[in-house]
Amino acid sequence: MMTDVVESSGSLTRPEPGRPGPEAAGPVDARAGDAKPEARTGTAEPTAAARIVEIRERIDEIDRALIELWQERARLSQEVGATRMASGGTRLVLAREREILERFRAALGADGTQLALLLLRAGRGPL
Ligand SMILES: O=C(O)C(=O)C[C@]1(C(=O)O)C=C[C@@H](O)C=C1
Repeated sequence: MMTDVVESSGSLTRPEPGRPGPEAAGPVDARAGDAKPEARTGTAEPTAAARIVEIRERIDEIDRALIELWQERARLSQEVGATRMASGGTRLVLAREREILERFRAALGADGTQLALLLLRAGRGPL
């Protein structure tokens, strides 16, 4: 499942809410105690392992940017809703939501629709 975290040992871990996960131990690759060299990257081949580490740096940058953009979008969406309601308007504009859903579906397919539904909910709350 998408929300499961598969550790290199193969065990599934999901920290309880409010409790720090394994990343709280510090920078991932600086963590002591990993018995095998392939424990972090999933391969023992040094060239492949180095490339994986490099690619992961960019993946982590992208994830940070996505999180920031997600949060900014939610704030802006809340501001639009509050502005509209304070002026006597509606909480939602469904035609606009349909436009956004179609944009994400056209670009990303069915997963895009699901993503757009989550984005909209993050801003205006559940329907
Ligand atoms: O664009 C608006 O009018 C908004 O209120 C923002 C937003 C959105 O998150 O994109 C949220 C609720 C509306 O029903 C439509 C769109």
